[in-house]
Amino acid sequence: MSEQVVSMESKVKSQVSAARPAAPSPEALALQVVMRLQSTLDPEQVLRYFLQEAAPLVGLSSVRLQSDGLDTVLQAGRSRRCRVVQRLRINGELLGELTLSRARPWREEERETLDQLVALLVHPLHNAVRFQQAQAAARHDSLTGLLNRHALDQALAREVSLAHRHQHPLSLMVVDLDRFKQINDRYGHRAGDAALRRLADMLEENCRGGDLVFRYAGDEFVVLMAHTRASGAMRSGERLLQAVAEVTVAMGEEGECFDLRASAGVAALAEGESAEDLFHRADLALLRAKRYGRNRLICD
Ligand SMILES: Nc1nc2c(ncn2[C@@H]2O[C@H](COP(=O)(O)OP(=O)(O)OP(=O)(O)O)[C@@H](O)[C@H]2O)c(=O)[nH]1
Repeated sequence: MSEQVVSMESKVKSQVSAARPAAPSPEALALQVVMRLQSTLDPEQVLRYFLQEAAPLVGLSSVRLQSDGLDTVLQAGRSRRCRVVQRLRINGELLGELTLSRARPWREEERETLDQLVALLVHPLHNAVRFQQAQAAARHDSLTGLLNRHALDQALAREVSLAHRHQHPLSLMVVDLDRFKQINDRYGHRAGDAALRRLADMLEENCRGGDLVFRYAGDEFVVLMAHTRASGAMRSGERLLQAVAEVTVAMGEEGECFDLRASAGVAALAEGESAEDLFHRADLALLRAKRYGRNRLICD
């Protein structure tokens, strides 16, 4: 941080004094900017703070970040005509592309000040993007990319509470591959992993926009269906099991194939029921489906 602070040179000083007659020294100002940018680990908030600090110094109207590390493009402020695009790098790694805009064309000395300000932004923004990525990774299953059990616990508690408060229907389906252990034992774990990924894709393709799909554990998956009664959840489950039964996965050098099959249990939220009890009922329905011969769907 001290290098960045020292790098805020006389150009900042003259512009600061023009913009704010009683402004602090450039070093103090740089320190203030860095401390503000470092006070949050939300990338969007970092951009907002940056805009607030840079607006009085260089008339900045907007700042936008496009980064492969983030799901969405982040923006603070309103885009204007005169844009500057900067590729942000940190230790040789590309963090993203920053677009800075304002209404008036940029003069050379203002561009220099802007560059110095952007240099103060890079590290706090990098920390915030990495933190956001770590948080997302903690909520996802690395094999299938689906939300994981930790995310399910949070989503289920939230959806149950919303459904009770607004008296909306809510259904939950637990899906489990049939005789999955045999796939692993016969064709190896790579084939097993491929089968799990295939089922994950099918679950996502099969569900509606508002449904949430999770990998709960091993070969067990959960679909949380807000605003859905048991009848709707059953229709969705039947479609899914039928689609799964049509899948043949080719494996091995001899092109051996195996058929996928799955079983599922469905339960709809009862009045006053807890998240744990709803899950338990759907899980018991799944156990019954297994006991009655697999490749079937049972509603509690
Ligand atoms: N390839 C692979 N296998 C896994 C993974 N996680 C769990 N498993 C395996 O999943 C299998 C689950 O076996 P079981 O619980 O007996 O279930 P099943 O063979 O599908 O039997 P039923 O559900 O009764 O039809 C075990 O062999 C686990 O080792 C994973 O990430 N990848």
